[in-house]
Amino acid sequence: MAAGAGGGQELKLLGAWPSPFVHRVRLALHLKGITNYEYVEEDLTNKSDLLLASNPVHKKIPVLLHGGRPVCESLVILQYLEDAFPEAGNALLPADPYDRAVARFWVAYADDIFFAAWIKSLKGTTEDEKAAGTAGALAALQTLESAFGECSKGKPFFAGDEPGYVDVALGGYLGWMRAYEAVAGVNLLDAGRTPLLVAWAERFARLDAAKGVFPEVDQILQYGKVLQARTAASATPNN
Ligand SMILES: N[C@@H](CCC(=O)N[C@@H](CS)C(=O)NCC(=O)O)C(=O)O
Repeated sequence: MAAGAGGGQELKLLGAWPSPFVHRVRLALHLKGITNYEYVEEDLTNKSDLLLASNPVHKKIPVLLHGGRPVCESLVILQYLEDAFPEAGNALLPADPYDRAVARFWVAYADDIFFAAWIKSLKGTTEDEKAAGTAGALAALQTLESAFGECSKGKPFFAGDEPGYVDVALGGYLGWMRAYEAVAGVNLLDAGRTPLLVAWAERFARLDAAKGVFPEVDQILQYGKVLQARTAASATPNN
């Protein structure tokens, strides 16, 4: 199958521009050279019938519809793209089963440990909880710094010469990481603590596949304010 052909079946991505999970999927599609997909922007305050029917369990984006059949959850979509389009672009997952297991381990770590802590630093209900979240996120990134050293073996990406599964999964967070750094006064990636990841992030953001995927920092910051206002309004009694 030719890269970009979409397997002869229509590819449609239900997304929302600020979502780091959608960024992951778009990065993976672009890295694989699959460009002829339809992108449908969802209004998450008024979800479409197609989204609700496609992801009735979580009702979340991203959803990739391939020939009308929905695939949900960003990491499941990344792995589906590997299986459904084996000849398109670069493989995201390594061929060796052990190396695949290692890549999956670090992606799980990025979500379960780094992202979970980072979210607490943003959404914690007390200052202590927020501070613990920030500390946890910074510690997790130092662990990922060591992982980068081991996985990349001196090459530019976690996966080696070309970006792979860990690069895309962690790279999807870069837009929000930059926005967070701009307002929180904390460098998540820092030349002193995580020099390898700082260089990796710059390299990753310069990839052709990343062009047009990450919104501007200002756009994310404006959106963050809208989210904060929405959360505050829903927490106010009789509102
Ligand atoms: N684990 C999911 C997370 C997806 C997710 O949290 N999507 C958010 C946008 S960033 C969403 O659709 N939120 C809508 C809602 O919760 O109602 C994935 O990796 O795809």
